[in-house]
Amino acid sequence: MIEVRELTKRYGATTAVDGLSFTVRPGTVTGFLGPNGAGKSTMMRVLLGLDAATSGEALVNGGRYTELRRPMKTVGALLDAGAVHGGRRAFDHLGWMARGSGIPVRRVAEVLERVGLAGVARKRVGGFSLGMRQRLGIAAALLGDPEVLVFDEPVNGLDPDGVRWIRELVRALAAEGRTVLVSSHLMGEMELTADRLIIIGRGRLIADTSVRELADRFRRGVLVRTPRPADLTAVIAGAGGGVDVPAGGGLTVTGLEVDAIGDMAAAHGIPLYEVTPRSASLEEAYMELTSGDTEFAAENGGTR
Ligand SMILES: Nc1ncnc2c1ncn2[C@@H]1O[C@H](COP(=O)(O)OP(=O)(O)OP(=O)(O)O)[C@@H](O)[C@H]1O
Repeated sequence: MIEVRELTKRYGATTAVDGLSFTVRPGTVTGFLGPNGAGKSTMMRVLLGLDAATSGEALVNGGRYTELRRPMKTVGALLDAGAVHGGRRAFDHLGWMARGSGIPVRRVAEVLERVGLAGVARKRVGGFSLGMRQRLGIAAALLGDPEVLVFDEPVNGLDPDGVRWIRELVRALAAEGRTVLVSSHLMGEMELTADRLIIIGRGRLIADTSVRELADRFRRGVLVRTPRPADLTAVIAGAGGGVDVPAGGGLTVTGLEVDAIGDMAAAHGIPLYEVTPRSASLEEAYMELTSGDTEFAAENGGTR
């Protein structure tokens, strides 16, 4: 479990994290989303004891990172995959980390196997592709078999195979009952990976929601197709619903749920060929939520 409580982090005049509070629970993948400069990396650095909070706190399994007795066995993190000495071999790099943390060296072979690097365990890291470095960073995070995992932008720069691999891995880690927090500035990726979303902008919480609730919140009515649109429009209007005629055909009903529309049509003997709830895409929802919170917003001719 990760608990962030009233966390604020200032760098001089810049407030990177501003009174942020949320909880990340085990058994789910939680996406940590926000535009560039929103404060995601800063929160993660404070959580991992790499930076001190100005006020408030970020706890892993109830304690501050710096107070954890066996940090690598409690929380594993992927922050910067480039940070490995290129002359080192993959196995030796992880072996060195394991020994420094009282983790049996046999664990190294296990994690290399899990991330698909067993075949290059004796190769120097300098020759690794970005995707391989990313896998090595994840192997390091998994070394202590931690309950909590924190990945900062793990899919950045990866090809589609690498992206899919990361997605499946984080889902598997959550299914094992671990707490998994994954940051990204791309909603498209989180939509496929996360169960819950923490969305921040300018260091503040914008939304703490399930992916499903967010889709519901940005519901755009119900698309209905019927061979008797005029009759259905009259029935819906009589029940206080709104009806629009969208460009693609059919009717868009607002103010009434799918079940109510179906029941009313049945009661009046009006056949329905389609009844589909419509949502804005999560990407649109995310853009709407974070507009005004981007650090380097493009000039848009004053539409806001
Ligand atoms: N060490 C630092 N010194 C001064 N300002 C910093 C420092 N680290 C971060 N900041 C500032 O704090 C704000 C939040 O940055 P942070 O890197 O946490 O955002 P982020 O959400 O991770 O963004 P990105 O997606 O671009 O990585 C930014 O305005 C950034 O310029």
